[in-house]
Amino acid sequence: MTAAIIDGKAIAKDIRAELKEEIEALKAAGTTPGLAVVIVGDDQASHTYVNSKEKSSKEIGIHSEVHRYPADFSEEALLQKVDELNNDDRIHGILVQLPLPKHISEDKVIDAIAPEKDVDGFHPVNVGKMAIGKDSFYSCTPYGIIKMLEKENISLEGKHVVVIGRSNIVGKPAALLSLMNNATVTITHSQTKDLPSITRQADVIIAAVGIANYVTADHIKPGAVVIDVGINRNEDGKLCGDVDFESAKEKAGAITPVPGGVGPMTITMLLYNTVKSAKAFAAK
Ligand SMILES: NC(=O)C1=CN([C@@H]2O[C@H](COP(=O)(O)OP(=O)(O)OC[C@H]3O[C@@H](n4cnc5c(N)ncnc54)[C@H](OP(=O)(O)O)[C@@H]3O)[C@@H](O)[C@H]2O)C=CC1
Ligand SMILES: Nc1nc(=O)c2c([nH]1)NC[C@@H]1CN(c3ccc(C(=O)N[C@@H](CCC(=O)O)C(=O)O)cc3)C=[N+]21
Repeated sequence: MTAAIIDGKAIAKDIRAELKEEIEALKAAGTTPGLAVVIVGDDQASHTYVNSKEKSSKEIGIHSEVHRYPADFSEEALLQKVDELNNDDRIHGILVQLPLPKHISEDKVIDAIAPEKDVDGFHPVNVGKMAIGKDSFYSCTPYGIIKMLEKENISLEGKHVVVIGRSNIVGKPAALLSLMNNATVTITHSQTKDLPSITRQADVIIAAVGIANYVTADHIKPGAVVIDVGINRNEDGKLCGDVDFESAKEKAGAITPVPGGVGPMTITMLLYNTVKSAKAFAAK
């Protein structure tokens, strides 16, 4: 069996077209959605993502500003910038690109973002609301996965979802959103014993490990859906996911590629959350 390839890039494009229309309506009613991205330091990959976020925002009519600071920017100055953006009426979404330089506390910075502008969904208030099943800003990568499955008519109801990874930005929220969608959820991580025996029970595997080619055909039940969150570089410097795509696609029922799978959905959900925030502000 050869898996259906889930085209995240195409799904993302469809959602952005829908968003563009919503933005035009919002603008006509006097509100231009605004997104501020803050990046500290010179990590090349982070700059690439941020540029991509800026480009995608502008394409659909979101007011986008990027605040770039050197690696020695102080925590105090960053907190002050966040405060300024919290009080800026043109800005409906604030994203501080992670990771931050070691001398800055990520927790402190995330806590400083006004929850109603936390379009990344990282603030404890938004994470807490998600955990108790309330509407909030959901973390963009897992939310993108849920939207992608919805668009592909893959229901999670009653399915066994096995998440590999338990980070606050991917693994944990992916598990919570799957649960919210009535899946039976197992979370696995670096201390899990005999992990392949668990993933082989999965109807849906969500791999967020950060190790190239970690998930092989041996981890997969025939016909299972495999969602590859990983963004890694292989020995040749080529972008690749956490899943050994070539072997996995012969066993899975459906699979996401890297690039062109989860990544474009992440950026799209950031735009989606920004529009959602602008609508909420406009309604006030
Ligand atoms: N496509 C996208 O939009 C995005 C992609 N990413 C990518 O997704 C991947 C994961 O990111 P992130 O969650 O931030 O990474 P983290 O490093 O924060 O988390 C990795 C998780 O994988 C677990 N893990 C590590 N080694 C193993 C192992 N040998 N077996 C089982 N579990 C293991 C860790 O377990 P433990 O907790 O025990 O240490 C941890 O929970 C990365 O490649 C990242 O680049 C991230 C964000 C967005
Ligand atoms: N505050 C914060 N929020 C984030 O959402 C956040 C972050 N920090 N730090 C880093 C991770 C990583 N991340 C990605 C987003 C898009 C792609 C993406 O679009 N990838 C393309 C390929 C891009 C390329 O060619 O390099 C794809 O998979 O097709 C990847 C990774 C968001 N993150």
